[in-house]
Amino acid sequence: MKKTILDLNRMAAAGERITYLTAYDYLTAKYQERAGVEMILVGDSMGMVTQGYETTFPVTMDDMISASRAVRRGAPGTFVVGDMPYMSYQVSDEQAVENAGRFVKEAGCDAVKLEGCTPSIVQRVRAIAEAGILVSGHIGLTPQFAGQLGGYKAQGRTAENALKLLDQAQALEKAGAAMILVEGVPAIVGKAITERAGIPILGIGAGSYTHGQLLIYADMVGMYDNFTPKFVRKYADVGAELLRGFTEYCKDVKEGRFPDDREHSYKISGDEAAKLDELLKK
Ligand SMILES: Nc1nc(=O)c2c([nH]1)NC[C@@H]1CN(c3ccc(C(=O)N[C@@H](CCC(=O)O)C(=O)O)cc3)CN21
Ligand SMILES: CC(C)C(=O)C(=O)O
Ligand SMILES: [Mg+2]
Repeated sequence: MKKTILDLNRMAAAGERITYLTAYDYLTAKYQERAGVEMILVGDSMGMVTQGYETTFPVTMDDMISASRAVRRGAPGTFVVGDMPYMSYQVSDEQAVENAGRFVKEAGCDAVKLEGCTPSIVQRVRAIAEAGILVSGHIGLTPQFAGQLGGYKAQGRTAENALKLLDQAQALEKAGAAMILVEGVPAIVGKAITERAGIPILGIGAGSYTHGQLLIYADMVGMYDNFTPKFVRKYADVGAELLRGFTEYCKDVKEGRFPDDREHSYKISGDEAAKLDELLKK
């Protein structure tokens, strides 16, 4: 059965923790759905994780749509959130609604996510929700505001700043957000936001009290190693396995052990082989 917002609301209300990971491709999404992951974020972190950029800024709507379609094909029963990339919603309500619509119409996403809580962002959330699309807010460490934040720094570490985040969560909920992602804040701030919310609060680096937990999949399986945020726990060493497999392949090819003539080569029947031998002699 396909997961809907009703399932997420029910889990949050029942205190049943929601599992959430990023994916950017068909195969990864397929393994995640098999594992029982309930939500997938097609994150603009794709720019850093699969495209090799240093920030999320270069990611385009077309990049996001292509990745979201692949994820949807891999995980048809999972709640898929499309992450609105830099400058796909900042300009106007019209731009935001059109691009949110592309995630639903062209990629089959269940919801879209946008960063921040300035007055214009609150207005974008309202506009997208009024168009009938589920919207996730995203507050705290918001990578598309990295310039203003002075880098990828944890937020809400003073009482005043924490209070500001509480106000932001309430403003987004009031504007019609269906859920909020809270990133990079102290656990007590994640807790306070969650306790005051009437919608699911998902956290990444926001402590253990949020309704759900998100990680960047390539971090938690040990593939992305340019940096590792404090909030990542490593559940597998896929990077080491890839390196082992690729290295052995190179060695086998160089030393003539792959392919072998039996298991990995096509055959021709004895008759045909004899005929071919004759023909090759001419
Ligand atoms: N691979 C990857 N993992 C992520 O979690 C992630 C991305 N990419 N790209 C988009 C954003 C950027 N994020 C980041 C990036 C770096 C830190 C980091 O290095 N934090 C340090 C310092 C924190 C501080 O100064 O407050 C840490 O020790 O956690 C945290 C989150 C989270 N997102
Ligand atoms: C870092 C997470 C929260 C995100 O927005 C992404 O993966 O793009
Ligand atoms: Mg993002």
